[in-house]
Amino acid sequence: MSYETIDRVAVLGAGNMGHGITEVAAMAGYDVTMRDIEDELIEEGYEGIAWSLEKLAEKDRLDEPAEEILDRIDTTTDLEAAVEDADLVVEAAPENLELKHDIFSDLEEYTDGDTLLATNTSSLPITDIAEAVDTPERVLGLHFFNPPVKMDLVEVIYGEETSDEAAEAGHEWVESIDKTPIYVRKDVRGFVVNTIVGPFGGEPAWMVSEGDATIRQADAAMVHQRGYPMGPFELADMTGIDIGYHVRKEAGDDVPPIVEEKVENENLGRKTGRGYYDYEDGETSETSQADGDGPDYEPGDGEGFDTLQVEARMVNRAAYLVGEGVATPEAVDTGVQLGLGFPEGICRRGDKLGLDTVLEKLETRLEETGHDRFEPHPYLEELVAEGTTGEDAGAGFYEYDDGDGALEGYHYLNATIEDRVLEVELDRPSRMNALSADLLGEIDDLFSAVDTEEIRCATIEGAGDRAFSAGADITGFGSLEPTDAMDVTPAFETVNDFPRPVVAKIDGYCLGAGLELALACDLRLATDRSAFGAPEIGLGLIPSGGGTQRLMRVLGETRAKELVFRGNHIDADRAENWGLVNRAVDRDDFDDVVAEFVDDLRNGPPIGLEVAKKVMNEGEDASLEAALAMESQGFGLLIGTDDVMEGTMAFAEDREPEFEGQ
Ligand SMILES: C/C=C/C(=O)SCCNC(=O)CCNC(=O)[C@H](O)C(C)(C)COP(=O)(O)OP(=O)(O)OC[C@H]1O[C@@H](n2cnc3c(N)ncnc32)[C@H](O)[C@@H]1OP(=O)(O)O
Repeated sequence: MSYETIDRVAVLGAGNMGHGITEVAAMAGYDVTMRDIEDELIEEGYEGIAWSLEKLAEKDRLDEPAEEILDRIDTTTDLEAAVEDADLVVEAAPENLELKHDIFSDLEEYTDGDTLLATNTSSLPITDIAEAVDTPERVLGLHFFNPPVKMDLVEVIYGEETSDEAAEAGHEWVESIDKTPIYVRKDVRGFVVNTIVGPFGGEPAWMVSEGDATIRQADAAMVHQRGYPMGPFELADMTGIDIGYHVRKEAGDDVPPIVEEKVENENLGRKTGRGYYDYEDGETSETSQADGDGPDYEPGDGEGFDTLQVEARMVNRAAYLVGEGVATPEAVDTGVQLGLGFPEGICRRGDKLGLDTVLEKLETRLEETGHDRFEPHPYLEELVAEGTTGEDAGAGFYEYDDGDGALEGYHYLNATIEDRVLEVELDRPSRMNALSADLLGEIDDLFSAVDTEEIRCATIEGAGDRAFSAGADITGFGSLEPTDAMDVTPAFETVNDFPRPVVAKIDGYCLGAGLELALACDLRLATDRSAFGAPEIGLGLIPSGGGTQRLMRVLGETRAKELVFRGNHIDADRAENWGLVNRAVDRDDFDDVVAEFVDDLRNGPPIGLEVAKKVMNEGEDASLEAALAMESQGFGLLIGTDDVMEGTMAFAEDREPEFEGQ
């Protein structure tokens, strides 16, 4: 069966997920019909969309007026009318199998066989839902995360009968609405993301129940030592302790005593005003961290907590997903980063910890407790037995670059060479391409190892459509030792000293360490919507990737101090006016302007450009006399090159020179 191009979408359900999916589909240009069973529910959902679009418009995040997006949305309570012309139906009704069966058997009747049928279920098997139709091959899971307008991830899930054509059409559609799909190739409980989050919350709950940790200790350690966006108990309070409890019960898993106790006493988290922490009026206060006002752990509270025990269990779950063919390591890692805000992928984390260390932890705890939650998955055992124990061994879940200059093996950036230009993309769009220690390390490795003979210049840009880079990754700051913090500059120096010209392509935020990276580049081109700043002072910090010094040199004291002392943002026009960027151009013209610059650099004399860069960079810190001597030496060195011969001959023959770099 083939699925025609998807034009019309029907979303069944106007609740949080239903109206959120409707909104993102309409924002991407689709005509959408949102259906629910009562007018009142539809009105609430529609108002939710209008409110959210207004907020996005206020933040300048819409490409067109909100009214035009709303015009693409129809609403109805009539199921047949909603779906009869739809090319894709996304069901987002309450999580009740009987109800979903009723809906899907109606869909069988009201749609033709070419309509793709998706369910947004997070907890029911796709295979079971598809039993209600005669054509289960066209039924798949499209699992969005809450709220869909903010969360980039969508799990594309195969039921047992789902055809590749249906899954691929779903995957393609998700990409078309500017979300990131990951394939979940088997219909396993929890799919990918909830499979991993289970031990993130569950293991600390066991550890507290067994007297091995305290709640604050676990939350503080996971947040401040390991960089997770929230502590496991803080997260459970936010989502509702009963939710995790029911998931475990339904799966037939043991429930940690502390969870049982909370549910028995109806202390379910924020919504009841009391959970693992106490909340004022059921809401934690952002300003007060005192007792009674929500999570009140401090960075130092995490001392002595065994984060490896928690992470080893998550890595074991990842081994299950990969080993059973449910998902690739890349899909698992994308899933946890975009779906849970994890600072890095869990497969990647396992490879860094060492899979032998992970296995040893599981085996030791299994022996000590006899609890099957520590049972290592055979795939993990296999990887260790084969010696593929992670990054240090050159392979684990992933293969690692052996440092020979290849462009493969990076996790936080993408690098390609196109027509003699090294194109580098910082690839952490969900974190605004914030520069983590890992990403900085990869920039350093790439620019140190790449074969410069193959390239004439390099460009650096940010993935996604919001930022070049919003600075150093703040989430890791809590656990930084002063010595680590002083180690951020090597990547910037490597870029600064790179023997080829480097161009920063800036579209969006360029802040903090992101600005410092741009300053380490030779040329900076920006779109007119970009914003620049050194906001470190607002965190009580100063720039430490060369910002204070390079800003002084590029802008002069007056302007540099304004940026560093005030920590404010300046727009692209001002940045151009101040000489912080070479050009600030309309977004529609950006690619053309970049191409003009890159063409000049690509076709210029490689040795001449290298010498010019070196003399100009080094001369800046020397006395004028020494700098002039350096310049003369450079000139003398170049005069004997074939490129100079070619340049002068091309001039005489009135043609474009073809420099070979000889
Ligand atoms: C030596 C060098 C030191 C430094 O560089 S210190 C860091 C300097 N940089 C900053 O202080 C900028 C921090 N970021 C921001 O101020 C804001 O963001 C923006 C103004 C750039 C954008 O604001 P909005 O449009 O409201 O987006 P959003 O919800 O704040 O950000 C989207 C996601 O990106 C994550 N994020 C943004 N910047 C960073 C960062 N620097 N480190 C880590 N994460 C960052 C957020 O947390 C969030 O993530 P979620 O969706 O999971 O909540």
